[in-house]
Amino acid sequence: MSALSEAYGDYPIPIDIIPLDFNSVDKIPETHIWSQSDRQTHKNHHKDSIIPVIDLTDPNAIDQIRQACETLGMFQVVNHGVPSELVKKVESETRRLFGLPIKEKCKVLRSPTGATGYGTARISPFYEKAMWHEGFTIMGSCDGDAKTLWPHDYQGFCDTMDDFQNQMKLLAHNLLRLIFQSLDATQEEINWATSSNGGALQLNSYPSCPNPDGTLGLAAHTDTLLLTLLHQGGGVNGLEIFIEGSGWTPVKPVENGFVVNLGDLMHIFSNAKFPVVYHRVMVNHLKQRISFAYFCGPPVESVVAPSSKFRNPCFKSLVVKDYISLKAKNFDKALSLIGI
Ligand SMILES: O=C(O)CCC(=O)C(=O)O
Ligand SMILES: [Fe+2]
Repeated sequence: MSALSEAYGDYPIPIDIIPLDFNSVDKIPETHIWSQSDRQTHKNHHKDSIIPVIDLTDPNAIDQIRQACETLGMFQVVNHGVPSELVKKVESETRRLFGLPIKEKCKVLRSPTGATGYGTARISPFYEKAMWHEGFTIMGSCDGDAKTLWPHDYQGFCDTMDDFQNQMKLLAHNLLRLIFQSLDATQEEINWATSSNGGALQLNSYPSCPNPDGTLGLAAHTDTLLLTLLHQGGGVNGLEIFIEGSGWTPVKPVENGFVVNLGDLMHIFSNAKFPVVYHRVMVNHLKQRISFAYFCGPPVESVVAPSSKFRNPCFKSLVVKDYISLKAKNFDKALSLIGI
């Protein structure tokens, strides 16, 4: 078991982990109906997404990254070096997984004290209503679950997810180096951010929905670790970011692109110079939406604190796994609990 999965597994989720059998319903059940105020939409309807798209082969990429981190905490990257064939394979293996009957998927249900496997979103206990979503979490090897699902045909799934996690780790570490350089971080701090053995890969499915205006795919949340790399499969819209002054704003899928969004630990390390990034997912009437997110952080036993260059830190320092536990118990109040 990876250190990260132990850190997550320490905090059981006190809710039903089994997602709805979305194939069996032709209207949204009461449990999944969200009020209009929960679903408030953006004030300015931007035709084009205002989230910058940064070409990582551009010599000015670091300045564009600094600017995006300071303003939105989110950007998209292209020319990132991750082979597009691999991304396509991850997408088709993800569709194969979520296309299984619910009875099969429940054979690899995440346990109440576990962090990996099939189930509802970890943020579910903090909301009264359920989300139009099913997920599958992988941390390192997924051989056990894949063998349970496909006893004679698991290798393709495992190899694809292993390759992809390796590629995501490389890209995440490259981006962390650039972001930390843009903050004038020390070499020791860069080593800290890029020294963990592995992150978590979250496969998400948002089935097509008979009335997408009545429900939510994933409710508003921030990601916990340093940064998240996200691929929106099949060009299907859905991700939105909350921007002060503009409200909820769509993040349009970019071909062969990854969304990069900063997590709580980056907000802490940057001493709040980089914003907290609230995002959520809307669902689609006709199309199932697939996404996959790779969450990357420092070693869970290490200490996170504002960078040493800040004379007046606005957060207390703490062990990363203690922040994970604080977030698991207090959700969006976690950051204020460590504020100075
Ligand atoms: O599906 C998406 O676009 C976002 C997923 C997400 O925010 C997450 O898994 O934390
Ligand atoms: Fe997220």
